[in-house]
Amino acid sequence: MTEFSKEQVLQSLKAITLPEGGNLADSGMVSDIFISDGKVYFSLSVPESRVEAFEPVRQSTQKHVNELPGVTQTFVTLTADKPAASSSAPKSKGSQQQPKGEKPSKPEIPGIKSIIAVASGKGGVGKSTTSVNLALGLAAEGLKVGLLDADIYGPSIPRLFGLSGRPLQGPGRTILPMEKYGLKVMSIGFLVDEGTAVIWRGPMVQSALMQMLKEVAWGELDVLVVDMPPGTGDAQLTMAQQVPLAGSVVVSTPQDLALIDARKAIAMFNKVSVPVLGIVENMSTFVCPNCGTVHNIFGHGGAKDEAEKIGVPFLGEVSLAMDIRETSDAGTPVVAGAPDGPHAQAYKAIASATLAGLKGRETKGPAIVFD
Ligand SMILES: Nc1ncnc2c1ncn2[C@@H]1O[C@H](COP(=O)(O)OP(=O)(O)OP(=O)(O)O)[C@@H](O)[C@H]1O
Repeated sequence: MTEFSKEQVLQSLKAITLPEGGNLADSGMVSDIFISDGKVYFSLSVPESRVEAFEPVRQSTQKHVNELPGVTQTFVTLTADKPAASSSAPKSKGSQQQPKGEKPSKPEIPGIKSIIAVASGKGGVGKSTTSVNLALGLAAEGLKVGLLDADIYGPSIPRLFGLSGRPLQGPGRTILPMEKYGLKVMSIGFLVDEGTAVIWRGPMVQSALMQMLKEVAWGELDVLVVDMPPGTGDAQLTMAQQVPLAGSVVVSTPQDLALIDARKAIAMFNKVSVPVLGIVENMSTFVCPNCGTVHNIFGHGGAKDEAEKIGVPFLGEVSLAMDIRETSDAGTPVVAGAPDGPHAQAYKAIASATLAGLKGRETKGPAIVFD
């Protein structure tokens, strides 16, 4: 078990001197320190204008803690102390306007061309299943694809890929992603024991996510698909705001309730000026495995109608099918296990539509968003 305590880690930070004098331990910048399995996670809260100046402090802090006896890995991130949705600007119409051609101020992740978030307004609609099969569909288009499971509260990618164990350490204290079905895969589920993640606090969640983006040796990727936590709360909003997203995909079932939630997810991305590439309707119809009859048990077409109404692209639909569930549960997503079957075709069509949306955005520049 761990032979060092939070207090020891904090005390050791007295050795880190700040640019303006004083030491880090007494600065009040250090968040709660979280220790799991020899790994240490914490963030340093700095004024937004000082983020760049504090990067060397972050690096030396990380190195310093890494050298403490018993520490196997350290994750230190900088968090700019700024509430999720622009606290100073009034939330009036047009307050999130982003001038055409101006890049979002979020730093890009070197080597990763585009990051796409897969989100849902509520849990259990098939967001993770969609993320996995979308990522595989993009890889089938010949792209270099990574998959990041940011569903800190319930990471399911390890199960969906049949992956377990700890990732290996890469050069320069980076973490090597796992690889399966041609994808590079990283999940918080690989780093902490099952059940640990649920006790994480907000800043820790952000730290872990940013570490997984920046300190995993992703290499060159055309697309990184991020499986977001379900819902539209503060954690999701902050993630959508902090990660340099090229676009988002919102998954919904056709039921009214899920569509209301999907609308909330779309509003969330609009708020932080992330383009919504489109909606996926999951469990759109039920195809009876015995007789092949198609049943519209959830009121098929709801998401498509909704997408048209709110002017968001409709990326496609996926049936409720036992083989999608069974293959996922067995660690072989349907696009990998039955790439020529009807469900894989549906996911591949969604991947093509997503890619087309992404390319359209690239050439047009960021959208001007009014919320
Ligand atoms: N099209 C589908 N047909 C049949 N089963 C599906 C389909 N999509 C997802 N499922 C199943 O529904 C369950 C929930 O799916 P999944 O974990 O992808 O949802 P989620 O939205 O990511 O959930 P959570 O928000 O709880 O993480 C899983 O058992 C999955 O296998």
